[in-house]
Amino acid sequence: MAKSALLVLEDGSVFSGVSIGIDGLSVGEVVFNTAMTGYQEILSDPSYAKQIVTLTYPHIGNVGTNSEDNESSQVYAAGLVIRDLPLLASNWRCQQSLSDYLSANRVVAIADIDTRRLTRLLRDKGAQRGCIIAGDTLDQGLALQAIDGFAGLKGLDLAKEVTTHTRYEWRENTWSLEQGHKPAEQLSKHVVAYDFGVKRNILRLLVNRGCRVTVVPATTSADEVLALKPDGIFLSNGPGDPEPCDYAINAIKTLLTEQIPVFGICLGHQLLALASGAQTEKMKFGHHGANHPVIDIATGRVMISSQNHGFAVNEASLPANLIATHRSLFDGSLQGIKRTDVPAFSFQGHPEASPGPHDVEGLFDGFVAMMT
Ligand SMILES: NC(=O)CC[C@H](N)C(=O)O
Repeated sequence: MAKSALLVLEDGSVFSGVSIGIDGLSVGEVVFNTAMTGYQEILSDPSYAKQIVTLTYPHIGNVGTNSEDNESSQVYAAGLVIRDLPLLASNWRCQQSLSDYLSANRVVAIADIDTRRLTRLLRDKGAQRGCIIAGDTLDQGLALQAIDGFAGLKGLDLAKEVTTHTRYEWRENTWSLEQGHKPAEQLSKHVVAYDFGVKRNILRLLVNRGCRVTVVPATTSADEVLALKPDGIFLSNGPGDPEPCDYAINAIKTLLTEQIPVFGICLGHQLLALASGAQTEKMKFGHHGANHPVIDIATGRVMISSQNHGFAVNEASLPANLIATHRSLFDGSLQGIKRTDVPAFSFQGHPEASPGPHDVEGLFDGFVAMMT
Protein backbone atom coordinates (compact mmCIF):
# COMPACT_ATOMS: atom_id res chain seq x y z
CA MET A 1 0.00 0.00 0.00
CA ALA A 2 1.36 3.39 -0.98
CA LYS A 3 1.87 5.78 1.91
CA SER A 4 -0.03 9.05 2.00
CA ALA A 5 1.38 12.51 1.61
CA LEU A 6 0.15 16.09 1.89
CA LEU A 7 1.20 19.30 0.18
CA VAL A 8 0.39 22.30 2.39
CA LEU A 9 0.74 25.91 1.16
CA GLU A 10 1.22 29.17 3.05
CA ASP A 11 -2.30 30.27 2.05
CA GLY A 12 -3.71 27.27 3.93
CA SER A 13 -4.49 25.12 0.87
CA VAL A 14 -4.00 21.41 1.40
CA PHE A 15 -3.61 18.82 -1.39
CA SER A 16 -3.59 15.17 -0.44
CA GLY A 17 -1.98 12.42 -2.48
CA VAL A 18 0.43 9.51 -2.22
CA SER A 19 4.09 9.51 -1.29
CA ILE A 20 6.51 8.56 -4.08
CA GLY A 21 9.74 9.39 -2.24
CA ILE A 22 11.00 9.04 1.33
CA ASP A 23 8.98 9.60 4.51
CA GLY A 24 9.54 13.02 6.02
CA LEU A 25 8.86 16.72 5.74
CA SER A 26 10.34 19.21 3.30
CA VAL A 27 9.75 22.93 2.99
CA GLY A 28 10.48 25.32 0.13
CA GLU A 29 9.04 27.70 -2.44
CA VAL A 30 6.47 25.88 -4.58
CA VAL A 31 6.83 26.63 -8.30
CA PHE A 32 5.47 25.05 -11.48
CA ASN A 33 7.49 23.89 -14.47
CA THR A 34 5.81 23.32 -17.84
CA ALA A 35 8.50 21.13 -19.45
CA MET A 36 7.05 17.89 -20.86
CA THR A 37 10.33 16.00 -20.53
CA GLY A 38 13.50 16.25 -18.48
CA TYR A 39 12.31 15.58 -14.91
CA GLN A 40 15.67 14.09 -13.98
CA GLU A 41 17.63 17.11 -15.23
CA ILE A 42 15.18 19.41 -13.43
CA LEU A 43 15.46 17.54 -10.12
CA SER A 44 19.28 17.60 -10.25
CA ASP A 45 19.59 21.26 -11.37
CA PRO A 46 21.22 23.06 -8.40
CA SER A 47 19.17 26.20 -9.25
CA TYR A 48 16.15 24.41 -7.71
CA ALA A 49 17.63 24.33 -4.19
CA LYS A 50 14.90 25.25 -1.65
CA GLN A 51 12.19 24.96 -4.32
CA ILE A 52 9.45 22.34 -4.50
CA VAL A 53 8.82 21.65 -8.18
CA THR A 54 5.38 20.91 -9.57
CA LEU A 55 5.46 19.45 -13.07
CA THR A 56 2.38 20.44 -15.09
CA TYR A 57 2.79 17.58 -17.58
CA PRO A 58 0.51 14.85 -16.18
CA HIS A 59 2.63 11.70 -16.68
CA ILE A 60 6.03 11.90 -15.07
CA GLY A 61 8.44 8.99 -14.73
CA ASN A 62 7.59 7.10 -17.95
CA VAL A 63 11.23 6.64 -18.98
CA GLY A 64 12.70 6.19 -15.50
CA THR A 65 16.13 7.62 -14.71
CA ASN A 66 19.75 6.84 -15.61
CA SER A 67 23.21 7.75 -14.37
CA GLU A 68 24.06 9.99 -17.35
CA ASP A 69 21.26 12.54 -17.24
CA ASN A 70 21.97 14.17 -13.87
CA GLU A 71 22.90 17.84 -14.08
CA SER A 72 24.88 17.64 -10.82
CA SER A 73 25.91 15.03 -8.25
CA GLN A 74 22.61 15.03 -6.34
CA VAL A 75 18.97 16.11 -6.34
CA TYR A 76 18.70 19.74 -5.28
CA ALA A 77 14.94 20.33 -5.57
CA ALA A 78 13.34 20.40 -2.11
CA GLY A 79 10.51 18.19 -3.34
CA LEU A 80 8.52 17.00 -6.33
CA VAL A 81 4.79 17.31 -6.99
CA ILE A 82 3.19 15.39 -9.87
CA ARG A 83 -0.16 14.18 -11.14
CA ASP A 84 0.52 10.62 -12.18
CA LEU A 85 3.46 8.26 -11.74
CA PRO A 86 3.13 5.43 -14.29
CA LEU A 87 3.28 1.88 -12.93
CA LEU A 88 5.98 0.97 -15.41
CA ALA A 89 9.15 2.85 -16.39
CA SER A 90 10.29 1.86 -19.84
CA ASN A 91 13.29 3.01 -21.86
CA TRP A 92 16.50 1.34 -23.07
CA ARG A 93 18.51 3.81 -20.95
CA CYS A 94 16.40 3.32 -17.81
CA GLN A 95 18.40 2.10 -14.77
CA GLN A 96 16.09 3.11 -11.93
CA SER A 97 12.43 4.06 -11.64
CA LEU A 98 11.66 7.68 -10.72
CA SER A 99 10.33 6.63 -7.35
CA ASP A 100 13.49 4.59 -6.54
CA TYR A 101 15.61 7.53 -7.72
CA LEU A 102 13.68 9.89 -5.40
CA SER A 103 14.16 7.54 -2.45
CA ALA A 104 17.86 6.99 -3.21
CA ASN A 105 18.31 10.78 -3.31
CA ARG A 106 16.34 11.33 -0.06
CA VAL A 107 13.57 13.40 -1.72
CA VAL A 108 10.08 13.91 -0.28
CA ALA A 109 7.63 13.76 -3.18
CA ILE A 110 3.89 13.55 -3.77
CA ALA A 111 1.77 12.18 -6.65
CA ASP A 112 -1.95 11.88 -7.44
CA ILE A 113 -2.73 15.52 -6.81
CA ASP A 114 -4.60 17.93 -9.07
CA THR A 115 -1.58 19.74 -10.50
CA ARG A 116 -3.85 21.82 -12.75
CA ARG A 117 -5.63 23.33 -9.74
CA LEU A 118 -2.28 23.86 -8.00
CA THR A 119 -0.73 25.55 -11.05
CA ARG A 120 -3.69 27.93 -11.39
CA LEU A 121 -3.34 28.82 -7.74
CA LEU A 122 0.41 29.53 -8.16
CA ARG A 123 -0.28 31.54 -11.33
CA ASP A 124 -2.90 33.68 -9.58
CA LYS A 125 -1.31 34.10 -6.15
CA GLY A 126 2.36 33.78 -7.12
CA ALA A 127 4.91 31.20 -5.94
CA GLN A 128 3.96 30.01 -2.46
CA ARG A 129 5.98 28.81 0.49
CA GLY A 130 4.92 25.23 1.02
CA CYS A 131 5.64 21.92 2.62
CA ILE A 132 5.29 18.26 1.61
CA ILE A 133 4.85 15.72 4.40
CA ALA A 134 4.89 12.02 3.68
CA GLY A 135 4.65 8.93 5.86
CA ASP A 136 2.38 7.13 8.31
CA THR A 137 1.22 10.15 10.31
CA LEU A 138 0.57 13.43 8.57
CA ASP A 139 0.43 16.44 10.89
CA GLN A 140 -0.82 19.54 9.04
CA GLY A 141 0.08 21.72 12.02
CA LEU A 142 3.70 20.62 11.75
CA ALA A 143 3.69 21.47 8.05
CA LEU A 144 2.32 24.97 8.73
CA GLN A 145 4.94 25.47 11.45
CA ALA A 146 7.68 24.50 8.99
CA ILE A 147 6.28 26.97 6.44
CA ASP A 148 6.28 29.73 9.10
CA GLY A 149 9.93 28.97 9.77
CA PHE A 150 10.90 29.44 6.11
CA ALA A 151 11.15 33.09 5.07
CA GLY A 152 11.19 32.43 1.32
CA LEU A 153 13.90 32.98 -1.27
CA LYS A 154 14.09 36.79 -1.22
CA GLY A 155 17.37 37.82 0.34
CA LEU A 156 18.65 34.25 0.48
CA ASP A 157 22.18 33.55 -0.79
CA LEU A 158 22.16 29.88 -1.81
CA ALA A 159 25.02 29.99 -4.34
CA LYS A 160 27.46 29.83 -1.43
CA GLU A 161 25.74 26.66 -0.18
CA VAL A 162 25.70 24.66 -3.40
CA THR A 163 29.05 25.70 -4.90
CA THR A 164 32.05 23.37 -5.15
CA HIS A 165 34.47 23.62 -2.21
CA THR A 166 37.51 23.00 -4.37
CA ARG A 167 38.65 24.03 -7.82
CA TYR A 168 38.51 21.33 -10.51
CA GLU A 169 39.10 20.81 -14.23
CA TRP A 170 36.15 19.73 -16.44
CA ARG A 171 36.92 17.62 -19.54
CA GLU A 172 33.71 15.69 -20.31
CA ASN A 173 32.22 16.41 -23.74
CA THR A 174 28.58 16.49 -24.88
CA TRP A 175 26.49 13.31 -25.17
CA SER A 176 24.77 12.07 -28.32
CA LEU A 177 22.56 9.12 -29.07
CA GLU A 178 25.03 7.64 -31.56
CA GLN A 179 28.24 8.09 -29.57
CA GLY A 180 27.39 8.57 -25.90
CA HIS A 181 29.95 11.12 -24.59
CA LYS A 182 31.95 12.37 -27.53
CA PRO A 183 35.76 12.08 -27.34
CA ALA A 184 37.63 15.09 -25.95
CA GLU A 185 38.23 17.97 -28.35
CA GLN A 186 41.43 19.90 -28.93
CA LEU A 187 41.18 22.35 -26.05
CA SER A 188 42.64 25.72 -27.00
CA LYS A 189 40.78 28.33 -24.93
CA HIS A 190 40.96 28.44 -21.15
CA VAL A 191 37.63 29.30 -19.48
CA VAL A 192 37.42 29.88 -15.75
CA ALA A 193 33.85 29.02 -14.75
CA TYR A 194 32.38 30.35 -11.51
CA ASP A 195 30.25 27.62 -9.95
CA PHE A 196 27.20 29.23 -8.34
CA GLY A 197 25.32 25.95 -8.87
CA VAL A 198 26.50 25.04 -12.35
CA LYS A 199 24.70 22.54 -14.59
CA ARG A 200 26.97 19.95 -16.21
CA ASN A 201 25.68 20.49 -19.72
CA ILE A 202 27.00 24.06 -19.70
CA LEU A 203 30.50 22.75 -19.02
CA ARG A 204 30.11 20.07 -21.71
CA LEU A 205 29.04 22.65 -24.31
CA LEU A 206 32.16 24.69 -23.52
CA VAL A 207 34.40 21.61 -23.90
CA ASN A 208 32.57 20.81 -27.16
CA ARG A 209 33.73 24.20 -28.47
CA GLY A 210 37.37 23.64 -27.60
CA CYS A 211 37.45 25.17 -24.12
CA ARG A 212 39.59 23.85 -21.29
CA VAL A 213 37.38 24.55 -18.28
CA THR A 214 38.54 25.29 -14.74
CA VAL A 215 35.60 25.40 -12.34
CA VAL A 216 36.11 27.59 -9.27
CA PRO A 217 34.13 28.08 -6.02
CA ALA A 218 31.60 30.94 -5.89
CA THR A 219 33.74 32.95 -3.44
CA THR A 220 36.91 32.90 -5.56
CA SER A 221 38.39 36.41 -5.71
CA ALA A 222 39.09 38.29 -8.95
CA ASP A 223 42.86 38.04 -8.27
CA GLU A 224 42.68 34.26 -7.96
CA VAL A 225 40.75 34.04 -11.23
CA LEU A 226 43.22 36.32 -13.03
CA ALA A 227 46.14 34.23 -11.74
CA LEU A 228 44.67 31.32 -13.74
CA LYS A 229 45.18 33.40 -16.92
CA PRO A 230 41.72 32.83 -18.41
CA ASP A 231 40.84 33.59 -22.03
CA GLY A 232 37.23 33.87 -20.88
CA ILE A 233 35.22 33.94 -17.65
CA PHE A 234 31.90 32.12 -17.29
CA LEU A 235 29.30 32.98 -14.61
CA SER A 236 27.02 30.03 -13.92
CA ASN A 237 23.37 29.56 -13.07
CA GLY A 238 22.48 28.95 -9.45
CA PRO A 239 19.78 29.05 -6.78
CA GLY A 240 18.49 31.84 -4.56
CA ASP A 241 18.49 35.63 -4.74
CA PRO A 242 21.41 37.21 -6.66
CA GLU A 243 21.36 40.42 -4.60
CA PRO A 244 23.04 39.12 -1.41
CA CYS A 245 25.92 37.53 -3.40
CA ASP A 246 28.12 40.60 -2.78
CA TYR A 247 31.38 38.55 -2.90
CA ALA A 248 30.57 37.53 -6.49
CA ILE A 249 29.27 40.95 -7.52
CA ASN A 250 32.51 42.58 -6.28
CA ALA A 251 34.71 40.01 -8.01
CA ILE A 252 32.81 40.49 -11.29
CA LYS A 253 33.16 44.30 -11.01
CA THR A 254 36.94 43.89 -10.89
CA LEU A 255 37.05 41.26 -13.63
CA LEU A 256 35.02 43.53 -15.93
CA THR A 257 37.86 46.09 -15.90
CA GLU A 258 40.24 43.52 -17.51
CA GLN A 259 38.72 43.35 -21.04
CA ILE A 260 38.47 39.53 -20.71
CA PRO A 261 35.30 38.08 -22.34
CA VAL A 262 32.57 37.33 -19.76
CA PHE A 263 29.47 35.18 -20.37
CA GLY A 264 26.72 34.66 -17.78
CA ILE A 265 23.73 32.34 -17.63
CA CYS A 266 20.69 32.87 -15.38
CA LEU A 267 22.07 33.68 -11.90
CA GLY A 268 25.30 34.59 -13.74
CA HIS A 269 23.26 36.96 -15.93
CA GLN A 270 21.69 38.58 -12.87
CA LEU A 271 25.12 38.95 -11.21
CA LEU A 272 26.61 40.55 -14.34
CA ALA A 273 23.70 43.02 -14.30
CA LEU A 274 24.16 43.82 -10.59
CA ALA A 275 27.93 44.22 -11.05
CA SER A 276 27.20 46.68 -13.89
CA GLY A 277 24.87 48.80 -11.74
CA ALA A 278 21.44 47.41 -12.74
CA GLN A 279 18.84 46.05 -10.32
CA THR A 280 17.08 42.71 -9.88
CA GLU A 281 13.64 41.94 -8.49
CA LYS A 282 11.57 38.93 -7.44
CA MET A 283 9.01 37.79 -10.04
CA LYS A 284 5.46 36.68 -9.22
CA PHE A 285 5.88 33.01 -10.17
CA GLY A 286 8.93 33.16 -12.41
CA HIS A 287 9.66 31.24 -15.59
CA HIS A 288 10.16 27.47 -15.36
CA GLY A 289 9.74 25.37 -18.49
CA ALA A 290 11.18 24.31 -21.80
CA ASN A 291 8.77 26.10 -24.12
CA HIS A 292 9.34 29.83 -23.54
CA PRO A 293 9.59 32.07 -26.63
CA VAL A 294 12.33 34.70 -26.45
CA ILE A 295 13.10 37.35 -29.07
CA ASP A 296 16.59 38.39 -30.13
CA ILE A 297 15.96 42.15 -30.27
CA ALA A 298 18.66 42.90 -32.89
CA THR A 299 17.57 40.28 -35.46
CA GLY A 300 13.89 39.83 -34.60
CA ARG A 301 14.52 36.07 -34.50
CA VAL A 302 12.31 34.16 -32.06
CA MET A 303 13.76 31.19 -30.21
CA ILE A 304 12.08 28.66 -27.96
CA SER A 305 14.06 28.42 -24.74
CA SER A 306 14.48 26.52 -21.53
CA GLN A 307 13.83 28.68 -18.46
CA ASN A 308 14.21 28.45 -14.72
CA HIS A 309 14.26 31.66 -12.75
CA GLY A 310 12.27 33.43 -10.05
CA PHE A 311 14.23 36.70 -10.10
CA ALA A 312 14.77 39.00 -13.06
CA VAL A 313 16.82 42.04 -14.06
CA ASN A 314 14.68 45.17 -14.20
CA GLU A 315 15.11 46.59 -17.70
CA ALA A 316 14.33 50.15 -16.57
CA SER A 317 17.34 49.99 -14.25
CA LEU A 318 19.92 49.28 -17.00
CA PRO A 319 22.77 51.85 -16.96
CA ALA A 320 23.93 53.47 -20.23
CA ASN A 321 26.66 50.88 -20.89
CA LEU A 322 24.27 47.91 -20.69
CA ILE A 323 21.84 47.16 -23.54
CA ALA A 324 18.92 44.75 -23.73
CA THR A 325 19.54 41.95 -26.25
CA HIS A 326 16.62 39.54 -25.59
CA ARG A 327 13.08 39.74 -24.22
CA SER A 328 10.52 37.15 -23.15
CA LEU A 329 7.52 36.97 -25.47
CA PHE A 330 5.41 35.67 -22.56
CA ASP A 331 5.64 38.76 -20.36
CA GLY A 332 8.11 41.15 -22.02
CA SER A 333 10.65 40.73 -19.22
CA LEU A 334 14.36 41.12 -19.91
CA GLN A 335 16.11 37.95 -21.13
CA GLY A 336 19.54 39.09 -22.27
CA ILE A 337 22.03 41.93 -21.86
CA LYS A 338 25.32 43.07 -23.36
CA ARG A 339 27.90 45.57 -22.14
CA THR A 340 28.80 48.22 -24.71
CA ASP A 341 32.20 49.09 -23.19
CA VAL A 342 33.66 45.65 -22.38
CA PRO A 343 33.24 42.16 -23.93
CA ALA A 344 30.54 40.83 -21.60
CA PHE A 345 27.05 39.45 -22.20
CA SER A 346 24.52 37.20 -20.55
CA PHE A 347 21.25 35.35 -20.95
CA GLN A 348 18.44 34.82 -18.41
CA GLY A 349 17.20 31.49 -19.78
CA HIS A 350 19.16 28.29 -20.35
CA PRO A 351 21.00 28.05 -23.70
CA GLU A 352 22.40 24.69 -22.50
CA ALA A 353 18.80 23.32 -22.46
CA SER A 354 18.98 20.04 -20.51
CA PRO A 355 16.08 19.79 -20.68
CA GLY A 356 14.74 21.79 -23.58
CA PRO A 357 15.23 23.00 -27.14
CA HIS A 358 18.65 24.01 -28.48
CA ASP A 359 17.58 27.22 -30.25
CA VAL A 360 19.74 29.50 -28.06
CA GLU A 361 22.90 27.34 -28.08
CA GLY A 362 24.55 29.78 -30.50
CA LEU A 363 25.36 32.02 -27.51
CA PHE A 364 28.17 29.59 -26.64
CA ASP A 365 29.61 30.14 -30.13
CA GLY A 366 29.38 33.89 -29.52
CA PHE A 367 31.41 33.50 -26.32
CA VAL A 368 34.10 31.44 -28.08
CA ALA A 369 34.21 33.98 -30.93
CA MET A 370 34.81 36.76 -28.37
CA MET A 371 37.81 34.84 -27.03
CA THR A 372 39.30 34.31 -30.48
N1 LIG B 1 18.58 29.03 -12.94
C1 LIG B 1 19.09 30.04 -12.29
O1 LIG B 1 20.27 30.34 -12.35
C2 LIG B 1 18.15 30.79 -11.39
C3 LIG B 1 18.66 32.13 -10.93
C4 LIG B 1 17.97 32.67 -9.71
N2 LIG B 1 18.15 31.79 -8.60
C5 LIG B 1 16.50 32.88 -9.98
O2 LIG B 1 15.66 32.14 -9.49
O3 LIG B 1 16.13 33.78 -10.69
